[in-house]
Amino acid sequence: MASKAYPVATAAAADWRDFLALTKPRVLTLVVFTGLCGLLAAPQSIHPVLGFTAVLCIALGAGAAGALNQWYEADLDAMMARTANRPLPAGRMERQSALHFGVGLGIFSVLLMGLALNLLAAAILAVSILFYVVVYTVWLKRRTPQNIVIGGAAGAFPALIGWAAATGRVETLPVLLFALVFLWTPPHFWALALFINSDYARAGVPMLPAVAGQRATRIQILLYTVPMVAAAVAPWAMGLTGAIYGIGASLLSAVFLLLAAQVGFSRETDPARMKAERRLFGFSILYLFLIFGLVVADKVLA
Ligand code: HEM
Ligand SMILES: CC(C)=CCC/C(C)=C/CC/C(C)=C/COP(=O)(O)OP(=O)(O)O
Repeated sequence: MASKAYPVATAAAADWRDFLALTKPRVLTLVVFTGLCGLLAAPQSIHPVLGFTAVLCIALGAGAAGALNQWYEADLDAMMARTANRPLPAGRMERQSALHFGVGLGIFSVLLMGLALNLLAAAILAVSILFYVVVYTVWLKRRTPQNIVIGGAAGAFPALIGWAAATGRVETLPVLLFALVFLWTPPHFWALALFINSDYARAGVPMLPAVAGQRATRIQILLYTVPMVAAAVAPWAMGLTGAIYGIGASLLSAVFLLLAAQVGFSRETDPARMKAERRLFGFSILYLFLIFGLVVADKVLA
């Protein structure tokens, strides 16, 4: 279990902003968006109230996972400038509160999904929360640079959950969307890790740049981008989506590949190296928003 090498919460009670911060709200926007798009892309439409409930459950479940992640690794967060001001390492909240909040929210989200939508969606939601907390945070993050490759699967589940909430089934298109987010995660994160490498290294987290070096990381980024692009165009190639998605996804993927190649082939001494890494990280987020938006646009407009 994480040690307590950070200020323990004092008299000042945490307020709602601290509980919100525990859910990692900015990352949550994309997690929830992919879940919403999975739901809207499904062939069966459901009542808007049920649809809203499903997306709410994904948001609450992912927020719970974020809270439990912060409960477990407050010691790590205290060592990194980017995370030191989170409620636990900053001493604004007691660990117990974060634990109770995370467990309560997680159980509530899965129960509500099971009762209001269906058991399949609830089961996948439960698996993704456990995957992020147990497989990624507790087991892999501090042990192997493959942490985000395997553990990152947690963030790929929401599209499947959205689809399953609407249909009660798992089908080829959401599985391809799962594969897309799964393969997108390494380039997304390693691009960032390249320019904040020292932060993770200081905290002793074995992220790929610190373990295998910058050059190997750049090559890995490129190696994951190629199958990611294949997963992005596969729905079109397999006739599961139309030309709106196909053309849009191909163009966006070409840009992603170009930016990944810039990173992949840049040299340590290249002064534009960091700029390329930042650009790839920023674009990775826009890319996923747009690709998922296209899946829905394709269904609505075609
Ligand atoms: C294990 C896999 C992942 C790791 C280690 C990771 C790590 C990070 C880190 C460290 C940041 C920097 C900013 C911050 O702390 O908020 C970030 C930003 C972000 N990530 Fe990821 N990420 C992963 C997977 C994902 C997934 C699956 C999604 C959504 C589908 C996602 C969406 C985002 C978004 C939207 C941002 C920008 C947040 C902002 O504007 O501050 N990430 N990610
Ligand atoms: C539906 C459901 C339960 C989804 C949960 C998946 C989820 C929250 C994915 C986002 C992944 C993420 C924020 C990784 C941050 O890694 P980190 O924790 O190593 O980042 P840090 O260094 O900022 O703490």
